[in-house]
Amino acid sequence: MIDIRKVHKTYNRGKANQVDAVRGVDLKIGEQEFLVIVGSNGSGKTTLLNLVAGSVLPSSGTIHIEGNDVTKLADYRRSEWIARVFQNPLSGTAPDLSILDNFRLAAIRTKPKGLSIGISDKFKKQVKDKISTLGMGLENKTEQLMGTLSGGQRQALTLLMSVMDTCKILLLDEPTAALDPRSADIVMKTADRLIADFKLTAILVTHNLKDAFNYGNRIIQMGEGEILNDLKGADKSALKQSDLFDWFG
Ligand SMILES: Nc1ncnc2c1ncn2[C@@H]1O[C@H](COP(=O)(O)OP(=O)(O)OP(=O)(O)O)[C@@H](O)[C@H]1O
Repeated sequence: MIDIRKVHKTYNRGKANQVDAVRGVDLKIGEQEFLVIVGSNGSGKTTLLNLVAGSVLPSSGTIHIEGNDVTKLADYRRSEWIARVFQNPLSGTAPDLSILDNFRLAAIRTKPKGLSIGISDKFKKQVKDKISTLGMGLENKTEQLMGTLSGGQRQALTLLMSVMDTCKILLLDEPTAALDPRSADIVMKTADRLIADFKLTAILVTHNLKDAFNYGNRIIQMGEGEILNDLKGADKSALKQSDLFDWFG
């Protein structure tokens, strides 16, 4: 699904503040794999996620998605495959539009320019049904402006919107870092359910070792731009929470 080959990313090459953020990473992520990335601050996790998203381009190496060479493709040209949820709940939604209008925009994200989707009763019902699965009582507030909701409510809705369209890859960049524990729990459970329901390939960057332990079917640890540990399937399931803490020992 995603094939990262010998990828390096150097920021500020040749300057005093040069940083080798990602150093020769080789990583193949299979279809429907849910990969969790952990690692200490500055270890290159977000850079690796940005390289997959296309918001950062590699200094060398190649990236393929479903066999297509996307190494030099900008992020907006990868949107047919990729949806992304950021740490900041404000970044995924339009605050001055209603919940319903935000969902309408999400539904036409990758459609040809000029195509419009009116808000039919059928569309409204679809959106309400989806929102009711969150168990946050937001299905009766679809006319409310997105900007008036809490961070947790917005983040949960951002997740739902990200799968309104035909994306295959979901990138989650510390999606719960700014949330209280209850909202964080709802957002992670929603992400997990959507990833399974829509058979998505997913990458989660997190500092929360409990989430890293509970979610995903593969985990890698990054350190100084390299992959230090990589456990899949049964090996990930056999991992104990204390082992994970030991990685950071
Ligand atoms: N745009 C940039 N320009 C210059 N240096 C950068 C840039 N983005 C990241 N870096 C540097 O690259 C290194 C890796 O950063 P990155 O954000 O990928 O790490 P991270 O593991 O996600 O860190 P954190 O856990 O703190 O979010 C760091 O030394 C960082 O300062």
